[in-house]
Amino acid sequence: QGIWPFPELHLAWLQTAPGLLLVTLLACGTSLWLYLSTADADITETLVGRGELVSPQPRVFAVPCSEDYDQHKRFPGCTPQKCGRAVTDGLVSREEAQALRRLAERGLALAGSEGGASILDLHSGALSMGKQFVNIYRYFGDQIGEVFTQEDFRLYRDVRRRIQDTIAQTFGLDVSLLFLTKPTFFSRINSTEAKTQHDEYWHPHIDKVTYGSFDYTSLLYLTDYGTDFTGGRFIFMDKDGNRTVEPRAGRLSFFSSGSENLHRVERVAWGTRFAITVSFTCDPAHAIADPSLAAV
Ligand SMILES: O=C(O)CCC(=O)C(=O)O
Ligand SMILES: [Fe+2]
Repeated sequence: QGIWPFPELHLAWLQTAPGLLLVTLLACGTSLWLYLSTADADITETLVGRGELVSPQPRVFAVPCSEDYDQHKRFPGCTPQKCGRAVTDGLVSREEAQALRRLAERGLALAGSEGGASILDLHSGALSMGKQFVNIYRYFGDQIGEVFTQEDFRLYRDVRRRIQDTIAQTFGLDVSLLFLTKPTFFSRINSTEAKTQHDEYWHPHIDKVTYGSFDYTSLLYLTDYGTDFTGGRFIFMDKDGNRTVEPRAGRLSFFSSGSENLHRVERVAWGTRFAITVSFTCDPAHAIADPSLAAV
């Protein structure tokens, strides 16, 4: 008498040849299903893999511009005329990425989404909390000065300036005509089931359509694909197939924000993925300021 509740069922048949075959098939089928349900099988090309180091110059992939920019006011010297994507590992060090990740961890520890995707926006103060958002500057008041240091904000501002310079250089823009815009935010993604639409980060989208003011999007990764998390690759969805960028701490990926760069994030299967979306506009009416602790 064990815990098996059906004494009349004997498992001896499993040790026969057809039984072993069936068990093997079931095991293979389960593994295949697990693999297919967590990984995207439709990757046609990896633009930059996790083990590569692209430095000092960005690796640039040109893409013809979409017509999206025609539907908006044009700003000569800034509005994309050359479109494309680029990746560099030479702009932000692993140590800086680590410091930014710690900053995000401390901020997100104050609350966080119930589902798998949380954001922290130091500009507006928006922080995921349960199924909603709070304003950290209002909600936590002076205590915020105990969570973030002046040094955190200095690093954040410095990194965003370097990103802006690199985008201007790569796309041949006048850097003074390019402005930081909203939303610019930290994201933390894990494999927890989505509880609201805000947690559904994996949908294909066009940043210029989703966010309106974006002309150039940049993504600074703060953790490593493959060791800190699995899944979570960035995927450009081109007509002739998918092209991916594998996140790596300190890796900057940037691209023109129109429909020439339709993209999505593969679902995170395991672990935690940290990134910052840093967005830029050519329209000074949509410019936002750097965050600072002095404003608290
Ligand atoms: O985190 C990423 O790799 C992409 C995020 C994204 O697509 C966005 O913030 O619009
Ligand atoms: Fe996006």
